[in-house]
Amino acid sequence: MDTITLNVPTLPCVGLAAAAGLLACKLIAPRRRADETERGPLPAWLDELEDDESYERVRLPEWDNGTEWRRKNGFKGSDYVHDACAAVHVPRYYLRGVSGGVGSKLVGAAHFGPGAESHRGLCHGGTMCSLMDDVVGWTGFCATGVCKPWSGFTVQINTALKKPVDVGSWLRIEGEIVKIDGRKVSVKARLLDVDGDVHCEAEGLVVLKKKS
Ligand SMILES: CCCCCCCCCCCCCC(=O)SCCNC(=O)CCNC(=O)[C@H](O)C(C)(C)COP(=O)(O)OP(=O)(O)OC[C@H]1O[C@@H](n2cnc3c(N)ncnc32)[C@H](O)[C@@H]1OP(=O)(O)O
Repeated sequence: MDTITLNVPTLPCVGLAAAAGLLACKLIAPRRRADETERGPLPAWLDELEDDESYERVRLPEWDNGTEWRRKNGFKGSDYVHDACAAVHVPRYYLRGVSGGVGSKLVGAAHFGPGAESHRGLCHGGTMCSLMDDVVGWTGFCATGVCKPWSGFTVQINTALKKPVDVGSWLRIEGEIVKIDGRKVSVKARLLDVDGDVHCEAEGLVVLKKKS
């Protein structure tokens, strides 16, 4: 009968080698922008928005500060759209707030990862609907011209799917306030590619919270 000998003294060596390997990866791998992932580089036009003084990047601790911060602050999971591992992922939004109200506009990039797949390399329509929900909501939260997170609720998202999205695509997502009636903020949104082809459009409604 064969015997298996466990060479105990080698175990710490294996651990050390693994740790050294990980460290080497961190040191040797080319430095990447903080929010760049295995999805590849962010689209270049996002840099143009970064440089455009009429747009301001929307930053939130619940998007930027990771799991531990979220747990400590009442969140129970990962953000459905803004988490780096989301099937369809928005790494950034930029707000053109003007002076608030109609014309306020949110622009971002959306990546459709392998987890968004439906039929053979094409994305599930629900991923486009989810994006429309997200951009409608966040545009509504910007009704005053500055982003006030969680200041209302998305109550309607009427989405028209116009063109399939390939798995692996980076698309541009836009939301714009078209009407404000009391607490009701109407938003038009669309998802388009670099050629300007529209993949989906939506009309949405956000109801702002009652003032307490
Ligand atoms: C201390 C408390 C803290 C709370 C913390 C929460 C913070 C976190 C926030 C989290 C954010 C999460 C982010 C997310 O996005 S969450 C995304 C998912 N969305 C939801 O879960 C929303 C669920 N809906 C609701 O909770 C209530 O309906 C809300 C609170 C939104 C309104 O109920 P409220 O009692 O306040 O208002 P109201 O009923 O008097 O309606 C007001 C006006 O709106 C009109 N209307 C309403 N619905 C619809 C509709 N579907 N279509 C067309 N119109 C609609 C309505 O006719 C009326 O119009 P008018 O008659 O005035 O002309």
